[in-house]
Amino acid sequence: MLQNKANPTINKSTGLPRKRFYRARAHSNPLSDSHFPVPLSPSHVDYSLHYPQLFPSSDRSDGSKKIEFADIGCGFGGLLISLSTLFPETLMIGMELRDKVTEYVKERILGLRVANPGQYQNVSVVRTNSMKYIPNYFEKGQLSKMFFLFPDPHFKEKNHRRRVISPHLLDEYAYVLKVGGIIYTITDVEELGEWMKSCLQNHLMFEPLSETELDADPVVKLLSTATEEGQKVARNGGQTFQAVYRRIKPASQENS
Ligand SMILES: C[S@@+](CC[C@H](N)C(=O)[O-])C[C@H]1O[C@@H](n2cnc3c(N)ncnc32)[C@H](O)[C@@H]1O
Repeated sequence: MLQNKANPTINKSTGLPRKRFYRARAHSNPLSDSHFPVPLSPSHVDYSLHYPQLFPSSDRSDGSKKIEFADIGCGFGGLLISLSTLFPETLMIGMELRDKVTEYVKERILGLRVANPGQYQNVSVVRTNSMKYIPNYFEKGQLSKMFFLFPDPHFKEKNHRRRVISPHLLDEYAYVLKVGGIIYTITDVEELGEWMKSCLQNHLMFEPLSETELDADPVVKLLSTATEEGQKVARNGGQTFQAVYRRIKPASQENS
């Protein structure tokens, strides 16, 4: 375990996992998996049983407080780590398809908790296919923030259906986001940036944040550099394209 000095996967001085032991294929096909157990739908979940597993050291692990932030395709977890201390009272979860990468994030969070008692209690990660199971994890209107940072681009047109932002998936995200909740997206692939922006722009339940709102939001400042992918893009001097949209109640539903 983390404290075991003989464990070569853990950096002895920092207590954090060494990334080279958690390498995984760069891309997975999110449409071809058949090996995930189907999570229970929220209406059947006993939060008092599940939350202690996700947030074992949190004083809110009894399920009385629900997860509010979801980082979709969280990769090695850099954003979650930054958000965890920026929003210490908010429960947040990373959803990641690749098993070794998920294990890395679990070990990373655990190592940080051990090194900084009292911190990082509010963050967790699950291995899952978010494209299939988002509505099984969250209730209607549960989330206040969803993150899609540097998602896999799936360049070929025939593979666009593997993208984590699409008109159909936005219906699901609109369902689990509360009115006023925010979707943050960023990529270094211009065509994907345009795709995500146009999906959001054309969806009835989302509107863009104004420049003033973007400037005032501390989370926006994290988007380009908090994650491992973002840091790689920044090191290489790459350009980034972001789209940040708010979940709204469409005018047609104003009175309902
Ligand atoms: C290019 S990486 C970016 C990771 C991280 N957001 C970052 O900025 O460093 C995209 C990540 O999304 C994950 N992913 C792709 N499709 C997914 C899905 N359907 N459900 C969960 N994770 C997924 C991949 O395994 C990969 O770790």
